[in-house]
Amino acid sequence: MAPPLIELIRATKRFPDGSGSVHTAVRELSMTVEPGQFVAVVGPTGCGKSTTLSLVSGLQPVSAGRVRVHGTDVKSIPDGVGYMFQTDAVMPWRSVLDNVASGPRFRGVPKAQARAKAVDWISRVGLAGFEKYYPHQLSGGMRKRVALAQTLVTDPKILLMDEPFSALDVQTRALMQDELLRLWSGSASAGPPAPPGAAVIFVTHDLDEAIVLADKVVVLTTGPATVKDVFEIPLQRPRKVEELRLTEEFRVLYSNIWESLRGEVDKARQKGAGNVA
Ligand SMILES: Nc1ncnc2c1ncn2[C@@H]1O[C@H](COP(=O)(O)OP(=O)(O)OP(=O)(O)O)[C@@H](O)[C@H]1O
Repeated sequence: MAPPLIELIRATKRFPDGSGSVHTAVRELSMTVEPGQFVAVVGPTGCGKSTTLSLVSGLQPVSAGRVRVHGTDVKSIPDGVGYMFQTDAVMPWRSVLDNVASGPRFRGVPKAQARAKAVDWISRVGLAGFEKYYPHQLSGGMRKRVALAQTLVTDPKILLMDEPFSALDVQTRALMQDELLRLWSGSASAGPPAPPGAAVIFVTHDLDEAIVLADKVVVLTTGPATVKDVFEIPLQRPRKVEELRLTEEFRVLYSNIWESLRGEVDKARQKGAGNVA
């Protein structure tokens, strides 16, 4: 049987804490992601979610255990990985077109071809006509669309997303969740259909967001992070996030997963680590 696309096997990450001892951020965390699977990771504030992503992206080496991508131990940034973070990597001095074309250009794609790909993706994210605009001329939601195009234009096989929509207002956020699902499933209306199925790890504080997007929700413990529970999300696709939130199926899933998460959130609060939305 083929190995999972992404596999963390008792992965542990320790950091020097500045006073000569070590801080364990992630402890013996095991999880898998299959090709094309959308996995959401939730857990209390500061528990180690971003650190877990950084182990998969190769930005941080594991201290113990293993992280494998495509069946190979991660030693540097694996091929075919796209990122999207809370603060987007949109360059303010570049137009929308140049921002989106920069990824392919960086990877050596000739200028005309990179621009053609960028134009296609700008259209897919609903920004046709805004190619010459600069980021400061766009709304927060539009800039997020640019960031999405910037990430997807490189055809990633793995998408690592760290609270990408958390800075948006509630309505724009719901729109972007729908947009992400539409693009991820390859059902964008403009251009030829994208091949469906980048594997996604989506870190969020927001359980509601995790359920509407994911095939599987992984609940992490309060730090050091390890897997507390894994919930399959058997909701049909395609999904319309606003409609889904009103269904009984959603409500039952929410209540079951919250039951698991709540204990960890309470522990984090007792430690004074803040709260979870
Ligand atoms: N490079 C680093 N050096 C030292 N400690 C770090 C480093 N990166 C993270 N940590 C610590 O590891 C723990 C987990 O941090 P991490 O950012 O992974 O949590 P998180 O769950 O993503 O947080 P949040 O919910 O606030 O986004 C924290 O205590 C943090 O201070």
